[in-house]
Amino acid sequence: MVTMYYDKDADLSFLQGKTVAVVGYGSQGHAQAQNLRESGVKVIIGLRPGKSWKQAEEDGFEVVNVDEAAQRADVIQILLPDERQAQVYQDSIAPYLRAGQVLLFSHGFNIHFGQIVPPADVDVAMVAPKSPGHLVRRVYTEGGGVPGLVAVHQDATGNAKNIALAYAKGIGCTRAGVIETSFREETETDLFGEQAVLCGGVSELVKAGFETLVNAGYEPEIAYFECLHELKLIVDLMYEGGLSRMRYSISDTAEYGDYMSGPRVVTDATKAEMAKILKEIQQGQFAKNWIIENQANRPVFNAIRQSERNHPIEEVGARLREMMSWIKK
Ligand SMILES: NC(=O)C1=CN([C@@H]2O[C@H](COP(=O)(O)OP(=O)(O)OC[C@H]3O[C@@H](n4cnc5c(N)ncnc54)[C@H](OP(=O)(O)O)[C@@H]3O)[C@@H](O)[C@H]2O)C=CC1
Ligand SMILES: CC[C@](O)(C(C)=O)C(=O)O
Repeated sequence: MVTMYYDKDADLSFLQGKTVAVVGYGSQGHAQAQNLRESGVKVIIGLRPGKSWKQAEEDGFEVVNVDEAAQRADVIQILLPDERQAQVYQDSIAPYLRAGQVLLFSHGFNIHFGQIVPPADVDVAMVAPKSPGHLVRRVYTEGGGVPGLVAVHQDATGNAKNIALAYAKGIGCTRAGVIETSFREETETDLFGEQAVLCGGVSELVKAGFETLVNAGYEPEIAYFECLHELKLIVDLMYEGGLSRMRYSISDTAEYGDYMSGPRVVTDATKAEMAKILKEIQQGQFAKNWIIENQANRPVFNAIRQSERNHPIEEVGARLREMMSWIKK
């Protein structure tokens, strides 16, 4: 049984009088920085000149280059793309690290796969929201929070866990529940989840359903509503009350079809493939491929990204969503 941490178990005073540098102001950076600020934490943003810099300034933050952020901060939260972290760390963070500083991550990739090796006299911990960044912010502003994981890789000060929990409270995660884990467990489960289920698995399922209907002569607009748009509404019910809540709301006809046909879609072969994907993650094969792909300037990633953007479901969806003024574009 895991131990869960909630608001009452985390003490924001561990961040009092400290400066937190949020390095990166993208999906997670903007959300974590804004939530922390509203929780009363002093935040500066570390960036290179560019789009995010302008945005962070417009949002009222003091923005400095990463070298300065690393020198001024007590706590450095690295929210750069995983594939860039090692280089920026080496050039602009490592040279300034001093004993007692805290290095934080929201994903364990670089520590677990040995791309970043911090000195022994700094704390190294993780606060990983289990949510896309934009929802980290949205749910917090609605008074809620997204769940999170904390982990301590190095505890030089004896306070690494308290600081990680305080940070998790500052961004709203202890409202929903925080679990203590290891960098290894977070890295492997996160990579598996996004590949096999949340991003890879779901995207392929949605496209396969859409293509099956369209290839059989049905209207693409109907296929879009059926296989993509309604997915959000179905998942909302799962989010609120699990599979049972979803099955309570759908018709008994749908529920019977769910039991009969679902296992024909996700078969033993699919589960065997999932196990293979997990093994490749555990053995570092996926990490190696991703690192090499970036060193080669992403030829495979760019080609697939382009063809995915041109999938017919994207064109139909863009047109249909135009009429739905309540959906944030
Ligand atoms: N996306 C998500 O929801 C989740 C992400 N994570 C983790 O959070 C971390 C951040 O990911 P994410 O928020 O997706 O990242 P994004 O790609 O959304 O944002 C990256 C930010 O880093 C900046 N940046 C990129 N390169 C540099 C550089 N060389 N020097 C300075 N700044 C730079 C970008 O600024 P610019 O505008 O200049 O390019 C941008 O502000 C990763 O470890 C990821 O695994 C964890 C959970 C969920
Ligand atoms: C599901 C993708 C994710 O792991 C996330 C939003 O949690 C990510 O790394 O972006």
